Amino acid sequence: MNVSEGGVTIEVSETRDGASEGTGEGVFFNPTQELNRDLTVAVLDTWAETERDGPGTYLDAMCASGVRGVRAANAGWDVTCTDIDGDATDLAARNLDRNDLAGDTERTNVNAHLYEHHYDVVDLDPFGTVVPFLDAAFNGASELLCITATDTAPLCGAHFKSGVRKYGAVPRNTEFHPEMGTRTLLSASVRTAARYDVAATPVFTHATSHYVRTYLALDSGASKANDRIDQLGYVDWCNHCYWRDHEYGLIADPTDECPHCDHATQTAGPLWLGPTHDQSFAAEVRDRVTDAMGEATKARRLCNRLEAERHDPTHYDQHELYGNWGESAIGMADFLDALRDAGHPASRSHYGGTTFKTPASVGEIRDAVL
Ligand SMILES: C[S@@+](CC[C@H](N)C(=O)[O-])C[C@H]1O[C@@H](n2cnc3c(N)ncnc32)[C@H](O)[C@@H]1O
Ligand SMILES: [Zn+2]
Repeated sequence: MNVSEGGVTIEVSETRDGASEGTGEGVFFNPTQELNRDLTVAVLDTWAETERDGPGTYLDAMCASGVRGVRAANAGWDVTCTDIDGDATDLAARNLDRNDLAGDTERTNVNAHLYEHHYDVVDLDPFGTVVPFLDAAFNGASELLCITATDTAPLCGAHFKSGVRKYGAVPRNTEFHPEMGTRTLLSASVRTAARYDVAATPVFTHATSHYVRTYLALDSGASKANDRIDQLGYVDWCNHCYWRDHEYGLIADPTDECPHCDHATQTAGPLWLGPTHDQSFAAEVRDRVTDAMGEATKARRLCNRLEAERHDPTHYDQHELYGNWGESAIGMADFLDALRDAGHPASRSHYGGTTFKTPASVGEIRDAVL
């Protein structure tokens, strides 16, 4: 069957959603990732215009149907599509041809490929964890590394032991789980990059439905890599009252007892505690979302949210807090006004419709809004 999105038409053998990835016979194609792909093109356009003099080389490392590579080629990038599955690279080649676009395709294990080839931008989109591909990717990518991670259960601590094994960190299953997953992924990525004296800086990141998508700007240099390591640390969290605090450093110094309600706390980390996105970059991305994109409305809304989102290392969910207090939630606008009127900076966050960020403690929030 043929699928059209973002100005290209591609042949796909079947459509599968994220939950069924890794299963089935044909080459994988997930129509629900269109938002992810629309934003990829907008990020690539932004990168080409603000960080370099036009498009460069782009590796669609796990190309499957080649849809990402085809869309990147359509945006002017010099594209290579690789996949370990020859049916996938054959399909990607046909899909480039059918859109009259140039591009290389190669059946290969991308881990081997990335030690012998370099690209300005590398895009990783594996089934399951991205960890087995990170070392090679930081060797083969020179400017930007794009990662889609769909293994959200290990990342956010719902599959605790798997998360510990894969990410070399302790993720906790909190009520801000999409951000826990995001910061666990970023922690492992930043630490892997630093091993090669590469500083990885997230410029655009979103946790959407069942995946985390991040774009890491890459800089060479030991001291810059040290600066990124300095942005790792730990989050202490109380599952009774949702109090939380964070501390920078690789040596944990946990607060055992919640200062707000005296219950035992849990500690997660090392997590990335720095910004997960650059607000002005998010605005540039929004301005490059085009009406030809099928998910333009959602993409622009997400960028607007990111442009305004504060960088506190964790978010709260207003409904979770009110539920915990045994009170009825109020409208988000009124809620944020009450918080700001009490002197606490606050923003919405992209993690959910009732989520917000503030440096205020859970006690200060309660005093401000009840
Ligand atoms: C989730 S799919 C990619 C989807 C595609 N990027 C898209 O946007 O539709 C994962 C792909 O990774 C490929 N793959 C798995 N291990 C690989 C490896 N070591 N090297 C290259 N490709 C690999 C699989 O064959 C599969 O086609
Ligand atoms: Zn507590």
